[in-house]
Amino acid sequence: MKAMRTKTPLKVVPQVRSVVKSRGNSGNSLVKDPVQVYCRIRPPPCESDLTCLRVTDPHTVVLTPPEIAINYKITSLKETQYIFKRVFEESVQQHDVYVSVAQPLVEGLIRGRNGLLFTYGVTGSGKTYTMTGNLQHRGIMPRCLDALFRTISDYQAKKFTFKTDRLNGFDILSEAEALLERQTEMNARLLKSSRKRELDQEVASQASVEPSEISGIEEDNIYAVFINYVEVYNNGVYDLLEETTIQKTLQSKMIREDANHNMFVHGVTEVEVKTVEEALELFQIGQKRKRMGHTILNAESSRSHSVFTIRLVQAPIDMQGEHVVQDQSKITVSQLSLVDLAGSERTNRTGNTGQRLREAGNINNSLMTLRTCLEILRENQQTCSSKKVPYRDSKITHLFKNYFDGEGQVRMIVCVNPRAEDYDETAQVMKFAEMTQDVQIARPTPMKIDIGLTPGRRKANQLFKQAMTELNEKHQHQHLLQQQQQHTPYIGEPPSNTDWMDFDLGLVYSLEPFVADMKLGSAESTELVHKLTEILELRIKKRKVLNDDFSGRQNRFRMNLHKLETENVALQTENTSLKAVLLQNKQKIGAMENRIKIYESSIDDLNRRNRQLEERERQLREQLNQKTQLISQKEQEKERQRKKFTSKFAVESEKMNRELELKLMEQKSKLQNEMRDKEERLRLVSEIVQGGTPGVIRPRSNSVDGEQKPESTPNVKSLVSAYATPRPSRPGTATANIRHRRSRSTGERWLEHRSANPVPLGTILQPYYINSKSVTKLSDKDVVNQKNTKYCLISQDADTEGELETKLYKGDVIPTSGGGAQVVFNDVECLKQYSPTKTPPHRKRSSNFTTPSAPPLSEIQMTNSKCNTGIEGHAGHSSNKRSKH
Ligand SMILES: Nc1ncnc2c1ncn2[C@@H]1O[C@H](COP(=O)(O)OP(=O)(O)OP(=O)(O)O)[C@@H](O)[C@H]1O
Repeated sequence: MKAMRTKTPLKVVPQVRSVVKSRGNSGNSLVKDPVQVYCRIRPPPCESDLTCLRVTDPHTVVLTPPEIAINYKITSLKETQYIFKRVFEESVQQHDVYVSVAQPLVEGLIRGRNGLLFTYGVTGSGKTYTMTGNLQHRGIMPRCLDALFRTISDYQAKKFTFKTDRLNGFDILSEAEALLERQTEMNARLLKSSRKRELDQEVASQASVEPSEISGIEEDNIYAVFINYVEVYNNGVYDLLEETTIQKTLQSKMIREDANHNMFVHGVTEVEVKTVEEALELFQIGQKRKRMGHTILNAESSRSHSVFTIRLVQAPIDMQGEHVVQDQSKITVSQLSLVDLAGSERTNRTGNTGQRLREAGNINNSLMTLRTCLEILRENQQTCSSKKVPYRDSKITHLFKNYFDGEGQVRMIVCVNPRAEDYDETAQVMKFAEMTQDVQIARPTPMKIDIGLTPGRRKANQLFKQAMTELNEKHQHQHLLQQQQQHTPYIGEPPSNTDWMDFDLGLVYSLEPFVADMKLGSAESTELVHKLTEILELRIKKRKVLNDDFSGRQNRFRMNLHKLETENVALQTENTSLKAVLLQNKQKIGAMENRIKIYESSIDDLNRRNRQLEERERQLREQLNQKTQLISQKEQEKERQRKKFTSKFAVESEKMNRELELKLMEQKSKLQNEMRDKEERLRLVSEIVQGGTPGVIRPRSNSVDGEQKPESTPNVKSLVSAYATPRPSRPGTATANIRHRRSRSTGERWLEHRSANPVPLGTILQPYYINSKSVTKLSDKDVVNQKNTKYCLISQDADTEGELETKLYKGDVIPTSGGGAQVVFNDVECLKQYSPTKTPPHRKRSSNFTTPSAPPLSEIQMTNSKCNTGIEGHAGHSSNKRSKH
């Protein structure tokens, strides 16, 4: 025999496989552990089989090439020694393998760490036996499940507390949602009950494994277990738990990365299991669905990798230690993947052809990819290079990428068939296994969920419940004793119970602050429960007192309430009637408002009409005023015309009268003169006849028949002459007393002769005399009074145009030789007023005796007439005092 090789070539492996600091391609400084590789040697299939390996110690195995090996003659090194974490000989039982390899992974799973365990080896080397086992010898997987459920049994959540989402995460369901899910599940189970019976037989035996419990679990958490089971080919992943029909065959699933960079099979069926039996039942279902190919090597040999994943979901319980905290961020999910890799035999040994040959080739390819990935990873870690690791070249490496790149515990069991026929493949497997344990995996961070709640909540809750149970039992017991003593049915109060009592975990903590460290069932906990019971009993008594007080208060309150209710009913009745009245009033108000609106609209109409009428009235008034003004103007015009014509008529009639009078006087005078002449002649004739001489013809006297007749009208001729200059006396006219001399010292004195009712002139221009006497009726005394030297006759008449005309006839009073007096007019002053509304006529006021030429005849006649009027006033008074004009 040649010298034994002590070390696998091509690598520099650190002798001490302890924790090292990573300097791998990830570049982080996390603590890393090597992949732990175990070697399990199965018993030879036949006792007569030649073997090619032997175990030298619990960590070392020596591989000796048999003569039938391919390279036997050319290989110089005949024996190869391989060192592993542990080498399990043929005699090692399943339980030992589980305890050494898988139990730490389960502990990690419970503490929130991910784990990967895969079996690797040639077909028939015992991979499935190690991983699954058989009815008599349970493998790692059922033992893991058993240990897990035994550990979490006291902390398991009710089913459907958690629900998977499609992104490799979990949601916390509310109580109502969980209840609904449970009912649905129960119905589904009834349907599957027949199929279940078939499986029960197989599962029952597998489930009954040796008890193994894991300590150190987080007791204030709630746990739930989900499993999924997939079959992985080189180019596809198939869900073995997915419901299928004849029409619907299995479809390859996608591999995705979740938020925590864990790879997962998207859409895989994840089933929550509460017991080992449920989990194994699902496993069996998956096994039946697994496509099996028959090879000449092993009828049960598969050409695919089986991945059974246990996912543990845990979340902290609330302050009362009863329910899960409804906060998704507090959920911790960890998983343990148990992988039964396909056999690593060469294709020529399988004897497959066609499709099966291609499948076998693919399987080898995927194992080759796994091998390549691990080699590059090791090289990167050892040489600090950064070669790309081809995880994606096969589904199996892609699925476990994060285990090698990220955090987790990775373990591998190399299963070896010691027979000499398998030497070449076994040698390859051993090389790969040895190389694998050089790969470093980052150590998972210990999971510690701390949400700030007091530790030991679950225990405190249980202790409190226990105390309440004891208390209830005590009360029940007392109640029964009381009944027995009285021999009568108990009629009084029912035994008090603690249903009303809330969980007062504060009370538990106050009695025992370190309840988390206390072991339930110990003497310490019993003492604590006893104390709790006493305190709760005191509480019950106090509650009874308070309840009595409360009942009294309640009765008083009820009475008051009744009273108030009665008053309330009365008030409500009154309120109802008032509401009815109010409604009526509102209706009335509404009707009145409508009427007001109608009236207002009619008022608006009337106002509008009123304004129209006022406008019409105003227009009519304006028209009336205009017409009144026109009428007034016309009446004024008419009055003015009437006055004008009246005055004209008066003037004309006066004028005619004057003319007639003048003619009459002329005729009369003419006749008188003729009569005088005839008389004179007659007298002369008579004198002649009587012999005398004819006398001198005397000036003719104004008196007729010796009777002095007042001359009613002045002689026109004398008047005419009076307008000119003082004329010399003529026969028949009064002769001025030439000897009369008016005293100059006395000055002028005016005799003003005006009518009794003069028309007021209303002007500021008034005749004014310094020394005057005003008379309305002229007497002889006034005329002959020598003091009066001036005479002024004031007359008012309408002119031809109807205007008032005031004339002042002025003259000198001259005594006559006969003792009388005569007035010689020498001035006429004429005052006229004109209406401003008329066209101002030519105003003329003569203040002087302007022209020596004679005035018009009519005017002279008027003056004469006026003078006669004045003279006629005194002519009849005395014959001695005659005035001549
Ligand atoms: N350690 C062992 N003790 C007893 N029997 C074993 C042991 N290992 C394997 N066997 C038996 O060997 C046979 C083949 O084992 P197994 O099916 O586990 O091999 P395998 O590697 O899974 O093959 P394949 O790759 O085809 O699945 C089984 O009948 C099994 O009972």
